[in-house]
Order: sequence, then C-alpha cells, then structure tokens
Amino acid sequence: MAVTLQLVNYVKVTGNYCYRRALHQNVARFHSSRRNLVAQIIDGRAIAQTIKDEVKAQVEKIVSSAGRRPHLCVILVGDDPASAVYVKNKIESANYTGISSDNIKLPNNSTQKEVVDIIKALNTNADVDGILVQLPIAGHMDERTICNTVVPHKDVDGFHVLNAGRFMVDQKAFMPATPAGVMEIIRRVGIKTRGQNAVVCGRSKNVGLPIAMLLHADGNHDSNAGGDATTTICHRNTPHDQLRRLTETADLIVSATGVRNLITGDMVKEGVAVIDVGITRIVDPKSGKARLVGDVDFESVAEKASFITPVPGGVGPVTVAMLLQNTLKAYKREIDFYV
Ligand SMILES: Nc1nc2c(c(=O)[nH]1)N[C@@H](CN(C=O)c1ccc(C(=O)N[C@@H](CCC(=O)O)C(=O)O)cc1)CN2
Ligand SMILES: [Mg+2]
Repeated sequence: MAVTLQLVNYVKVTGNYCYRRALHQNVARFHSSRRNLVAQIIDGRAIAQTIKDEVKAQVEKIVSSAGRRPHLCVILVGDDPASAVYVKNKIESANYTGISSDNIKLPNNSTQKEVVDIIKALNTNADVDGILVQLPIAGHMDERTICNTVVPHKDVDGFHVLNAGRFMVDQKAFMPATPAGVMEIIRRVGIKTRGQNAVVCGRSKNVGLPIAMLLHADGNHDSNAGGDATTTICHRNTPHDQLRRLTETADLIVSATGVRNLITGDMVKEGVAVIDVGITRIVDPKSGKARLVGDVDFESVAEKASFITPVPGGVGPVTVAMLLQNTLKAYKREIDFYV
C-alpha cells in the first residue's frame, strides 16, 4: 500500500489522454483514448523535492546537535551557459537543504595546474566535505586528471577512478548522481526490474555504463543494490534495426544519448517503462523559442508506456538531489575506503 501511495504522489498525466476517474485526491488516472492504457508521467521535480526535504531534515538534526554544516565546493571553469545553469541549481538546492557551499568560478583560460592546485587545497581543508568540477571541462584540460585529483572521500560526483572501480565490484562507493537518480526514480515509483529485460542506450562512463551496471547487478548486495534485470547496452554503433529489435522486447528502456527522437512509439511494446536521460536544446519551429527535448518521442511513446519521464522535469532535477545526498554521505564519512 505504501508503494501505491508513493507512486501516486510522483506521477501525473498530461498530453493526449482522456480522463476516466480520480482514484485518490493526489492522482487522476487518465487512460489513452486509443488503447485504454494508463500511462504515468513521472514527476521528477516532486521526487527531487522529497529527497531534498529528506536531506534537509538530516542536516537540521546535525546542526541542532551542534555539528558543523556539510559543505560543498563546486568548481566551474569557463562560461558555458548550460553549465552555469546546472551549477546555479546545485548551489540553490544546497542552500535549501542547509548544506553550505562555495561556487568557485574560474576563467576559461585557467591552466590545468591552477585547477589541480585549487582541488588539492580543498582536499586538505577539513571544513570541506564535497568537491566537484562541473563537466564538460575546457578542452585544454584532461578530464581524467581533474576527476582523479579530487580525494575519493570528497568525490561527491563519483567520478574518481577509485569510486568508479569500487562501484563496479560492488564495494561501497560514491555513485554518480545521474545513474543514482535513475535508480532512485525506479525504486520510488515502484518500477519492476527483477527478471525484466532492460535496454540502456548510451555507454558513457559517467551515465550509460553505470546505469547498465546498476540495472544488471544483484539486488542482494549490501551496497549499491542492483536491479537484477537482464540488461543490454546499445550505443552509436548499434545498427538501428538491431536497436529496434531490442527495444521492441524491452520492459524498461533508459536512454542517455542526446539523440533526439531516438526512441519512437513504433519501437516499444505496450506497458514499457521509459526513463529519458537525454537533454537536447532545440529551437521550436512553431514558436521560434528554445526548448529542451529528450531522446524519446514523448507523445508516441507515452501512448504505449506504463511509466515515462518527461524532459524537462524528469531525471534532471533528481540528479541534483542525489548530489546533495552524496554530500551528506561524505560529511558522515559513510563510505569507508579502507575495506
Ligand atoms: N560534475 C558534473 N558535471 C556534469 C554532471 C554531473 O553530474 N556532474 N551532469 C550533467 C549536468 N547536470 C549536472 O551537473 C545536470 C543536467 C541537467 C539538470 C536538470 O535539472 N535539467 C533540467 C533542465 C534544466 C535546464 O533548463 O537546462 C531538467 O531536465 O528538467 C541538472 C543537472 C553534465 N555535467
Ligand atoms: Mg529531465
């Protein structure tokens, strides 16, 4: 029953559906007028808000027992407008939860050594719990060197090789925020994964690959419990007809490619759950205004899906909330790197 209540609070239905009946004051279930299906649109902003409120409650407890506040440092190199928006969201969300923060802005022509030296100073600063460098980093720097400079116990992005490696062998680790957010959505909404066919589109080291790792892994692990799904990874070299064969039989599709309209309604089976991680900025030909779209053709896929995340308002906001959860874990030193 608890699952049902959580589910109804996190889903809403929009679009091309005809209203049938309200089952609960927080939910109106709508059925596809064509197929008589219920498609639940997952409200990522509501899930993120719940997670942030959980973090906030824990921070208040820490502060009231005379503890120091958790502290997050976000390093932004350059003036990429999208990165600036994401960093602003992180700082505002940290403020909301009571996590204090520094936004360290560096010019685009900063050298790698300057960035490395700043990270090293933060590594040894006892007042700092979490450190991250906003990606993508400027082209003249080596992303791996930057990520590996953050000391693993402050690596709240989970991008250090030690966190990535520990995570792969089921040892406690900081998990990257987007994959953690996808799993959190799946759990909180109650999407079944055990024994299901999952298809992950995209194999990036920070998003697609860790999502596939989490979905396929054993659900009985103490740390980073997996989804126990039969999981297939597709990527840019997967022929489209092969991708279609896989998506047609998938119970769960997670797409993280940045390829608009990669997944269309004719490629999926009825009842599929779809998590759209892609974000592409387009200019709407009708309005002439810029807007965000995902990898999934929302309208046609929602006609057949049991669950679907929108873009914007799906995975993105949950990503930021998971970063704050990681910062709290870093503060509490929940991950022991010596075992
Ligand atoms: N150091 C990191 N860099 C990057 C990460 C990361 O986890 N760590 N992930 C992405 C960017 N990202 C967070 O940093 C991020 C992307 C999108 C959103 C989000 O909330 N998107 C909104 C739309 C926001 C908009 O208007 O642009 C949504 O989907 O609803 C949050 C965080 C790459 N870099
Ligand atoms: Mg989203």
